[in-house]
Amino acid sequence: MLEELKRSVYEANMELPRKGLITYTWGNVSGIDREKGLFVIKPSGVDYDILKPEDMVVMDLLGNKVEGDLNPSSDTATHLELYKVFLTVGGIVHTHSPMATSWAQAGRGIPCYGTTHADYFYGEIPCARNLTEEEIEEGYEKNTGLVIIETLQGRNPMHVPGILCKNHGPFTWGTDADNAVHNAVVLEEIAKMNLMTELLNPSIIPAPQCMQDKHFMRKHGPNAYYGQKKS
Ligand SMILES: O=C(CO)[C@@H](O)[C@H](O)COP(=O)(O)O
Repeated sequence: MLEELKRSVYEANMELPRKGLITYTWGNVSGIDREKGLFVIKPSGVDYDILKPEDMVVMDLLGNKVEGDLNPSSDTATHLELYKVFLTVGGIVHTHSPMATSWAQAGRGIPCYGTTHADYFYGEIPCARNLTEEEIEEGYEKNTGLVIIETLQGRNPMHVPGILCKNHGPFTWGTDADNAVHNAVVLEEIAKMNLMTELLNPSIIPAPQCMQDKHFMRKHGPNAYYGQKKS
């Protein structure tokens, strides 16, 4: 089972350069086996051109390295905080994909302007605030995870499977590592479309709520509202 997870997380990591979401060593993908209480993550600083399945690092939910010769990703503490709270999440991705990272650097959330967005993300894809100096001092990666959780407070993470971290970049998640990468690709496409949409129509407003509801509910069921059930 663990070998299967290492292989699937390795394959998911290799999708990032294939889909143009990262350059060099940027970004990372992890996947969790909740029965074992272990998650697998990309090693830190390893170029995807030379990454191998056996390079994957196995971590426990206390943040200890259980298996692997290399250091885990520098973002491991962020993945860990999210796994501890987002209990339905099976995989997490961080990238520096250019368009989503540009929205993150601009400190803007990504509004829902169309059905492409609404099929995967219910409502705005938020931009999490900057960390304070104290939070950075205390632990940048851990507090990045806590600020992501704070920003999504009250929303089902599987209804908004991604977020932007201001002046940093996007994090996405999903049912497993492969699904998390899928959501990272969709997020980058939406970021690209929205930039063009705002250029073509600077006074654009979000798509009608009834359209957003229809498109999201048709894939995610009738109760996929912001934390409350529609009567
Ligand atoms: O966001 C950052 C650096 O700004 C990191 O995500 C790096 O892009 C990848 O770090 P490793 O996973 O290789 O430690």
